[in-house]
Amino acid sequence: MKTYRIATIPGDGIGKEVVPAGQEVLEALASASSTFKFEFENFDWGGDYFREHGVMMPDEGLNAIRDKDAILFGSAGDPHIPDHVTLWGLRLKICQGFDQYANVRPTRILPGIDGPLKRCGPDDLNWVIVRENSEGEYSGVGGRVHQGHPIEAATDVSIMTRAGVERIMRFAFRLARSRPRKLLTVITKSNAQRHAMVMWDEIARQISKEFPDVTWDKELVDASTARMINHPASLDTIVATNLHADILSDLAAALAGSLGIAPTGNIDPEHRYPSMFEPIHGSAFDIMGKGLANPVGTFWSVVMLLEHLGETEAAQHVMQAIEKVTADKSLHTRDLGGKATTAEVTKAMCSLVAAGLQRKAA
Ligand SMILES: NC(=O)c1ccc[n+]([C@@H]2O[C@H](COP(=O)([O-])OP(=O)(O)OC[C@H]3O[C@@H](n4cnc5c(N)ncnc54)[C@H](O)[C@@H]3O)[C@@H](O)[C@H]2O)c1
Ligand SMILES: O=C(O)C[C@@H](O)C(=O)O
Ligand SMILES: [K+]
Ligand SMILES: [Mn+2]
Repeated sequence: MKTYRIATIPGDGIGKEVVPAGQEVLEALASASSTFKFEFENFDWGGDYFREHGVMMPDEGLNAIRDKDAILFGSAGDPHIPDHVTLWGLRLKICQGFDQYANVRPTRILPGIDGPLKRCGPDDLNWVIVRENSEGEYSGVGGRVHQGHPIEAATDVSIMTRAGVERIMRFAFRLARSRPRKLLTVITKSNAQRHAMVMWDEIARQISKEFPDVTWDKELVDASTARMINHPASLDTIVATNLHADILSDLAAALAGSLGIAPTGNIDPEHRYPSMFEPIHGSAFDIMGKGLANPVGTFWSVVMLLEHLGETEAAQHVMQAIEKVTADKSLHTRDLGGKATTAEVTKAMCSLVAAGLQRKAA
């Protein structure tokens, strides 16, 4: 029996509701499996930890999770602490500390979900956005001078490195090649940003030569928002910078029905460090503590976690259970127009996951 060591970091807001829900699903899965189990360790990092210790996670915190097989994360963001303090102190500290440079964000319209686009059938929207997750607009380089004076100035410098762009392009082309349509769209803004984004485009062209079987095109980020809405079926795999992909992936999730269903993996493709899985949404201050959070984005992140561990069959089981849950409108949370609570969806999900595996074993 294999044991996977998983760190759970709920963080803040609805992260504290959806991560325990995700853990319950993994436990239901393990209780029905004869080949693997999980050993969870929970870390209480986030806003409450900050109030007590003055930091979102301990300075040496990465060492406590370095040996885990994977991390299940909720959200960093507290209504009483500045957003840049919470984000940099927790999510970015882990993503950048473990060089999880590929952020993978699949989106599709799940069964039973009514997307907002009237001309978009369920098969027309099936995308994976690859977000550069280690540099660019999130390099953290910059500063402020003359603070509080009329001549105050501030900079956030976007840094792109050739190595950083090459590795994310290679990852995106490889992912595109693994999908049936073998289609990649490279998002850019090289008309306005005339240095780094021009290099980004040049490197895309260079790496494309290694993947002659992948069809690729280039789209300016502003135009790509219109294309996502008007011609969703023309897209498949998409690669974009850290900030562009952050924005496009919230749009993608909304077009697929809700921010609450979209998953992500912060992946170290070289497996030097643990990878981290989380829903793409944040702390959702407006609904936290009310049992209204849609846990589906976390369940789908659990699927990505299982895939990363190599538990392909288990991942498929969990995905099938998710599709059964979304197909049943009585299990839709408020963001999907329903009345179900986080706990109700989780309970239904756990019975489906356990039942599915038992049938398989019988
Ligand atoms: N990965 C992360 O840690 C992460 C991601 C996004 C935002 N944040 C942080 O979270 C805080 C709030 O950010 P925001 O309001 O821009 O984005 P958000 O994703 O928290 O919420 C945006 C809207 O979507 C709704 N929503 C999000 N997830 C939902 C779910 N699972 N079920 C139902 N509704 C859901 C919210 O209620 C809200 O109306 C900020 O501090 C931000 O920095 C953190
Ligand atoms: O951009 C971030 O890192 C925070 C959040 O918006 C996310 O998508 O993870
Ligand atoms: K999150
Ligand atoms: Mn985001």
